[in-house]
Amino acid sequence: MKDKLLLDAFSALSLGVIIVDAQYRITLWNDWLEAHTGLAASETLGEDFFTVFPDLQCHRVGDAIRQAIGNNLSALLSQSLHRSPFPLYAEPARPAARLSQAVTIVPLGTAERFCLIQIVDVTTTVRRESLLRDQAHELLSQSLSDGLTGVGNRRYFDLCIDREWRASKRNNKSLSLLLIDVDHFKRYNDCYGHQRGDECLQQIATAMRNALDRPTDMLFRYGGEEFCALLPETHSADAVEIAERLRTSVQRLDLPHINSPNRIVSVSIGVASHNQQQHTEYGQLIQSADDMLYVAKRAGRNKVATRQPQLVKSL
Ligand SMILES: Nc1nc2c(ncn2[C@@H]2O[C@H](COP(=O)(O)OP(=O)(O)OP(=O)(O)O)[C@@H](O)[C@H]2O)c(=O)[nH]1
Repeated sequence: MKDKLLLDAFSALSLGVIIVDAQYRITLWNDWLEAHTGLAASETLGEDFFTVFPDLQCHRVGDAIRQAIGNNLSALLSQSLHRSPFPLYAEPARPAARLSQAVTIVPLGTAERFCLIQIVDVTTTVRRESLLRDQAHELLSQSLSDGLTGVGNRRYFDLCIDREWRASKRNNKSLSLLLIDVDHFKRYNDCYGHQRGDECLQQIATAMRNALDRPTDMLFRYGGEEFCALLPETHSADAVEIAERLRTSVQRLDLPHINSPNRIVSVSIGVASHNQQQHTEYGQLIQSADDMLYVAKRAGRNKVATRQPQLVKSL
């Protein structure tokens, strides 16, 4: 009566239960396994475990079973490393993706050693975790990117400059910053309307992003019609070259701006570089770039300006 009750309980469990003996013969196989492998107990009882599951012979599951029987050791197989060791399906008649599984392997008995294998279906949990991870990733990237242009936003810039500043100090490497401002953009909006102004900012951002070719170089919208580029491990001369590339990428868009002296949309760029001891905090680097942006504007716009050496470049 007690044995019958126990077997009924094994059958009713919503997890897979297998017991193998010291010769690796299957001595218990519950209904849940039949439902998810398509193999009935009558086909597996008394069979060699590794004949039923040949792929598990050289798998962590096989090792764990041998350890349980040979050395009385338990094992919990990590879901992230061994997601679906057993060929288990929601509907074995129409096998699609394997169920995600959490597998526990425990030695049983003393004089005669057995091994209990428990398999829990964690597909829903794994799917939910992956969905939550994707959503968290999406939310994070939304909260760090600018909605209009898709480049990093001001918040992301604040995080990145702090991180890159520390890295440049730690590794004794240079760090350059470009502050980029669209020329006469108020007039552009006044002439073509705010909607066209938005489209213009999008085109400028795309052009400049494409002009940055090092994966570590980053472009941000600093605010309004102002962008900035953070260039790790880049010294002054290279930064000026990159700034020139950004300036010409906008010029090449050839976007008409009839209320600008050049008749096309252009940007002015201030360049500042930190090499070892020049600045004590990154606020000073931003201030230097801003000062140079002012110089570029004063020099007639559509220009790149930097302090070292005194330089204003333009078309
Ligand atoms: N369409 C659009 N315009 C913006 C946006 N953000 C800021 N602006 C406009 O950009 C203009 C910036 O004007 P100013 O700061 O006077 O500078 P400017 O006209 O570009 O002149 P200079 O910088 O001296 O060349 C303002 O008219 C803002 O309204 C935006 O997201 N979309």
